[in-house]
Amino acid sequence: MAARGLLSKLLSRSQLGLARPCSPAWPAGLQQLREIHGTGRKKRPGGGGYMRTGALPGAPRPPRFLVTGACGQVGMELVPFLRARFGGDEVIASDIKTSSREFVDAGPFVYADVQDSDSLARIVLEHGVDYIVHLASLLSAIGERNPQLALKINTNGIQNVLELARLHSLQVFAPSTIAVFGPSTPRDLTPNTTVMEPTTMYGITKVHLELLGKYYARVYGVDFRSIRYPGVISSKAMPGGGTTDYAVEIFHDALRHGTYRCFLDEKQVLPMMYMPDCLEATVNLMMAPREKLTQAVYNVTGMSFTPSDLAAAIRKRRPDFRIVYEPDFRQAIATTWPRTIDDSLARKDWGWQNKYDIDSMTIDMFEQLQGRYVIGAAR
Ligand SMILES: NC(=O)c1ccc[n+]([C@@H]2O[C@H](COP(=O)([O-])OP(=O)(O)OC[C@H]3O[C@@H](n4cnc5c(N)ncnc54)[C@H](O)[C@@H]3O)[C@@H](O)[C@H]2O)c1
Ligand SMILES: C[C@@H](O)[C@H](N)C(=O)O
Repeated sequence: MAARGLLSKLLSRSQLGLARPCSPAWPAGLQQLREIHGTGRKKRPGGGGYMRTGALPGAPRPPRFLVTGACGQVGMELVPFLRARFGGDEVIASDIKTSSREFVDAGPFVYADVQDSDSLARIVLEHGVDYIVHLASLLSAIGERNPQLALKINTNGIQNVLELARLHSLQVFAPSTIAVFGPSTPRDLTPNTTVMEPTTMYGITKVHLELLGKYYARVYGVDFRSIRYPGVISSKAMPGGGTTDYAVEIFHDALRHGTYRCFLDEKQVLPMMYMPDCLEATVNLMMAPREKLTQAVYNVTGMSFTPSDLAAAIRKRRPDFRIVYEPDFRQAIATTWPRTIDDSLARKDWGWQNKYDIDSMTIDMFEQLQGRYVIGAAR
C-alpha cells in the first residue's frame, strides 16, 4: 500500500490502472457544475495543486466528492442525494463506523478518520477527489460529555480538510451550526453577521471551522462554503447526540409507545429544518455561481417551534399522544441558542427557499416512519 501511495503521487490514476469508467456525457447536474466551477483543476494562488490524480489534465470528467462522517444523520441522506444528482461512482462515502451494510454496499465507501491527514490525502489522491463535503463532527450534547474529544476531532478534522484543499485545489463544503451563537447573540431573527460567543465546546469548534475556512479562502483561494444548519429533522437515521435530537426522537416514540419523555422545556423555541430542505440547501449552495455569493457562511432555517408546538402537531395525527417534560443538561445548552434565524442573505444570494413547515414536516415524518413500527404495538 505504501508503494502504491508513493506511486500515486508520481503517476496519474490512469497510468496506475485506477481509471474508473468515464461517463460518456455529463448528467445535467454535473454539466451545470462544470460550467460554474470548471473541472476544479485550476491552480489557486498560494496553493500547491501542481499534481492532480483523476483524469489527465484537460480531460473533462465529472467532479468527484469525498464525504466525511457519511454514516451520520446528514450523511446517510446526503450521500444518496449527491449520487442521484452527480453519479453513483462520483461520491465516496467515508466514516470511522458503518451505519448499515446496505449503505456501505450502495456505492464507494472507505474508512477514514478525519484526524489522520495521511489517510485523507491518500483517498483524495487515489480517488481523484475534487470536493470534500466535511460532515464528521461531534455534536453539542455528546461534545459536552467529552469536550476534549470534540475539540480534537472537530478542529483537527477541518484543519486537515482545508490543508488538503489548499494543496490539491479542492472545493470544501463544511456545515456549521446555530451553536456558533451564544447568550450574547440576539436570539430573535439572529443576523448572518453578529456576535459569536458560544458556551459549548461544539460551538467553539464550529466558530473555529468558520474562521479557518474564511482564512483559507482569503489567503489561499480555497473555495470554502458553509451553512449554519439549525436542528435537522429526518426519518432515515437517528441523530448523533445533539440538543435538537428531541425533534426526531419524538416521532419514533410517538409511533412506538404513544408517549415521549422530552429532555427540553416545553417552551424552548429552537430553529429547525426538515431533511429534504437541508439537502436542497446544501447542494444549491455548493453549486451556486461563486460570483453570486457575498458570504462564505450562510444562516439558513426552515421553521421555529417549541416541544409543545411539535406535540400539538403530532396530536393532529395521534390524538392520544402524550408528552412529559424532564429537562436535563441539554436545556442549558438550548437556552443559549437563537429562537429564530434571519436567513435573508441565503434567500437573496442563492435563492434558498424552504418547502416544509411544522405541519407538512410532521405529516411527512409519519408517512416515512409508520411502516417501520406496528402502531401502538408496544403500548
Ligand atoms: N444534525 C443536525 O441537526 C445538525 C445541525 C447543525 C449542524 N450539523 C452539522 O452537520 C454535520 C453532520 O451532522 P450529523 O447530524 O450527520 O452528525 P452525526 O453525529 O449524526 O454524524 C457524524 C458522523 O461523524 C463520524 N465521525 C466522528 N468522528 C469521526 C472521525 N474522527 N473521523 C471520521 N468520522 C467521524 C461519526 O461516526 C458519525 O457518523 C456535522 O458537521 C454537524 O455539526 C448537524
Ligand atoms: C444544532 C445542531 O448543531 C445539532 N443538532 C445539535 O443539537 O448539536
